[in-house]
Amino acid sequence: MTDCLFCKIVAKEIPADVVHEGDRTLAFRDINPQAPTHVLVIPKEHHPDAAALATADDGLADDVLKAAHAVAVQEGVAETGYRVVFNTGAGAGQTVFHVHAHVLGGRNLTWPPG
Ligand SMILES: CCNS(=O)(=O)OC[C@H]1O[C@@H](n2cnc3c(N)ncnc32)[C@H](O)[C@@H]1O
Repeated sequence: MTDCLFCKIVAKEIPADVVHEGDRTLAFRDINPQAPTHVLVIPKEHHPDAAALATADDGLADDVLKAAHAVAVQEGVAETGYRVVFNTGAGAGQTVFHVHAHVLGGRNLTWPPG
């Protein structure tokens, strides 16, 4: 997707602080962190949102979730607790329409998220 911000990061046209990479996933720090750990995990392949990812029937959603956990372990928040969030649609606050899992941790996370 040529005008997609996250596709540009995958293509290394835009820099990012990459913390994890798999064959089909990439994880990089959020530029506006909402917690001590705030990492975005994306499939390298463009899918607009979690709904589209769920219908990509080649195990890609599983790869993203596994990468999210690997990031949590790497960040040292797997034991203390972390949150995985897919904001899906503008009404849920999605602003970048290349599906991404927010991995948040490193502080007490309140509920409901608002
Ligand atoms: C409001 C939530 N909207 S969102 O759920 O769509 O999340 C998009 C996230 O991408 C992050 N972001 C935007 N541009 C970049 C970038 N170049 N590198 C890293 N993270 C980015 C935003 O800070 C935001 O948390």
